[in-house]
Amino acid sequence: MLEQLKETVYKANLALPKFELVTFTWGNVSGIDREKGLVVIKPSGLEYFEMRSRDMVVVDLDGNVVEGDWKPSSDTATHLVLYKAFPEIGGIVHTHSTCATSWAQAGKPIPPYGTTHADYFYGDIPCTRPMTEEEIKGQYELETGNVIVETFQNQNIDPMQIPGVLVNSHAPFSWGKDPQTAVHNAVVLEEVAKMAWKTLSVNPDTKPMDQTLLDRHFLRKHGANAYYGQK
Ligand SMILES: O=C(CO)[C@@H](O)[C@@H](O)COP(=O)(O)O
Repeated sequence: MLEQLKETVYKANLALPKFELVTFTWGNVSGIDREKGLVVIKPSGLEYFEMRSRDMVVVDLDGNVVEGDWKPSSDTATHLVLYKAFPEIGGIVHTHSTCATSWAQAGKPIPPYGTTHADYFYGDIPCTRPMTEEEIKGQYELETGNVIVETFQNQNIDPMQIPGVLVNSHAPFSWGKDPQTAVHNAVVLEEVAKMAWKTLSVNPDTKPMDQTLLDRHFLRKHGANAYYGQK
């Protein structure tokens, strides 16, 4: 069952240490089979280089383990909320990559300062509001998903135009049409977080980039008139 997706999710998880997005086991990747309504996710706490594709855990959209010998990632509930709220996404990544996590800990969205950002994120990468005492004491991971969805709804953000978020006092989540794209976006998120930080240290008064330049760069790679990757 789901052997191909397990292999894909396994390889996407191995890409996290490869791209230096994780320390120890501080991150996870999942992928969804929407027809079957099943999600494949990294087991909790397992070392990347000790696991095999058969160790990936299969859960249903209610979080019940359908297949697998290990406990699913402790972030599973967050992944499930995002899959339910954002129907176009096929893969999700959570890391504690240093620069993106630093913005999350500071509670600050990352403004678009240049075309590297604009090639992937069509505006600010938002940071969620701080969670309430009740949310933290309750089902924290479920509420983390809810607060991400709330942020996108309140700010009227299309998750396919901003494929990532900073969770206040926690760390980033990113996503994409499949697990590999979600990893790609996690790498870019970390890079733009690093660049934004260094930009502000060079000039603390730097303003977000011109909207026309943002439009030009994002829209030539994404949307109906995109020409990147076309014949
Ligand atoms: O966010 C956190 C901890 O703050 C978790 O993502 C991280 O420790 C990884 O947990 P799992 O090993 O996936 O259960």
